[in-house]
Amino acid sequence: MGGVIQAHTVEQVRAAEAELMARVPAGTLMQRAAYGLAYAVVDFLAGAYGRRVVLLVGSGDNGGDALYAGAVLARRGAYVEAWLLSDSAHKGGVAALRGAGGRVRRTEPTGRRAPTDGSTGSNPRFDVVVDGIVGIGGRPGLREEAAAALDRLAGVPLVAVDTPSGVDVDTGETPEPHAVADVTVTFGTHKVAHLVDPAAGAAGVVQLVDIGLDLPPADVEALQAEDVAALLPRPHPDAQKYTRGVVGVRAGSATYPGAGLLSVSGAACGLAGMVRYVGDQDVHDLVHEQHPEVVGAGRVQAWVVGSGSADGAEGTLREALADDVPLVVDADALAYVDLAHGRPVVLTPHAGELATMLGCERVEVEDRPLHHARTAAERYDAVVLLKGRRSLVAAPDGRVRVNRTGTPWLATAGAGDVLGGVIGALLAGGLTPYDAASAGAWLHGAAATLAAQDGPIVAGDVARALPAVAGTLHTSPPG
Ligand SMILES: NC(=O)C1=CN([C@@H]2O[C@H](COP(=O)(O)OP(=O)(O)OC[C@H]3O[C@@H](n4cnc5c(N)ncnc54)[C@H](OP(=O)(O)O)[C@@H]3O)[C@@H](O)[C@H]2O)[C@@H](O)CC1
Ligand SMILES: [K+]
Repeated sequence: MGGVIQAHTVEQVRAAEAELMARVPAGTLMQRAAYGLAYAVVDFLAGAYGRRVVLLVGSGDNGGDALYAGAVLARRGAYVEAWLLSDSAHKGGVAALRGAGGRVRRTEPTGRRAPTDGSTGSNPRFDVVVDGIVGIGGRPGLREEAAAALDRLAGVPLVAVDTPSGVDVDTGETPEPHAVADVTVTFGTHKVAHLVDPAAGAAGVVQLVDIGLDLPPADVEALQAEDVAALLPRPHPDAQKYTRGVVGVRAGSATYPGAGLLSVSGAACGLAGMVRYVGDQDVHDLVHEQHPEVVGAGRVQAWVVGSGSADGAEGTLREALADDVPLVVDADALAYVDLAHGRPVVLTPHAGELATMLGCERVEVEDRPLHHARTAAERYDAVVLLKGRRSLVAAPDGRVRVNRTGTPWLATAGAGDVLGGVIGALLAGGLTPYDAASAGAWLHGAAATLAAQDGPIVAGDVARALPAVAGTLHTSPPG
């Protein structure tokens, strides 16, 4: 898969770094990193000459990167001041910055001149903060002095070196305090904190600088469009509707008819050959009005169960389990998921539902989504799609895919029902639960983004945009 974004652990990065360092002259990697960082700052500021840059510098190589990049910027005419937050700092970096005309101090930089543009922002002296406090060698959280320095510079745009300082690099957790970046410039590969929330939310736009590391496959990754395109089922030239897969929906009830309709509208995205609906007659009539192609009970290759099923959730899950096919289990049916043990299943909880499944508080899931998604996947021996800004798809063996498509407008009632339907269609089309869940989440997010071009959206808009998104992938050449 060409474009997949891999996120490696600190241990993997360290091993690759050691292997490469043994083959190249000392300092090479830091120079590569520093130049990449400097050019990212130039991009961010749309120039270097006359720009005012403050470097926050910790005791390690992360600070070294910042200092060398500062030297590059100073040589290109930027005014650069480094604020050393520790008694020790990278000696070569300090010398390079001084040699290029930058200032280095142990106290808060004041800036060379007062603002002339009349700006009244909280810190008008600098155009950007370069956060070189800690990178992959840091412990989560920040020392008091570092936290105080970030406070003093609050309001100034921030470019983080490798990671926003203070986040937990391998888990994506964010024990306070930590930096919040507009841009994070990272080296060699993405780290888990760049993909997984809440840390990903603190990283801003992530830019990767290639420094030549040779890395093994990662457990955490994010699919890109071409990866999803390669996974989608394509109709064989002599396909007929049954060979393309039939997806069955058992969702919605007299109390929640919309859930049935929206699950069907996701399933009817065109990626399976046929959609069946089994459930309440009134819901069936409603479904039929809007989707005349949907038929009733019969053989299926995958079931979507649970959304809006209310009291009927256990019964519908048992009925679906009578067929030996993969399932998507959502909402009310998640309470009975033990019944599906050993089956190919995708569970699609949001944070609150996952908390109930694991016997913890919702906020614990929100603070540590990667940990809890993995725990649930292992405990239930199922693929778990934890819905959120960056949905996680966890497999029982510890692999995780992070979904990066979507828009805040997707936080709308019924969107989860549509998602379950799409995943069901992909399961019926023959994808594994892991692939179906991750491709489904990607399509769902991309459809929401497409639909939201015209403004706020409702769940039905997402469903209607699905065929167009899938069509774009089918027609674009794999890359
Ligand atoms: N890997 C690669 O390929 C390449 C890596 N490169 C760069 O090296 C970086 C890693 O450098 P690193 O190993 O020196 O560790 P780093 O992150 O600077 O910090 C460690 C020091 O910070 C301190 N400290 C710790 N926790 C803290 C906290 N919470 N709050 C405050 N301070 C804290 C602690 O120091 P202490 O004061 O406790 O002795 C510790 O020793 C990496 O992120 C990348 O930028 C590139 O140059 C080239 C290619
Ligand atoms: K940093």
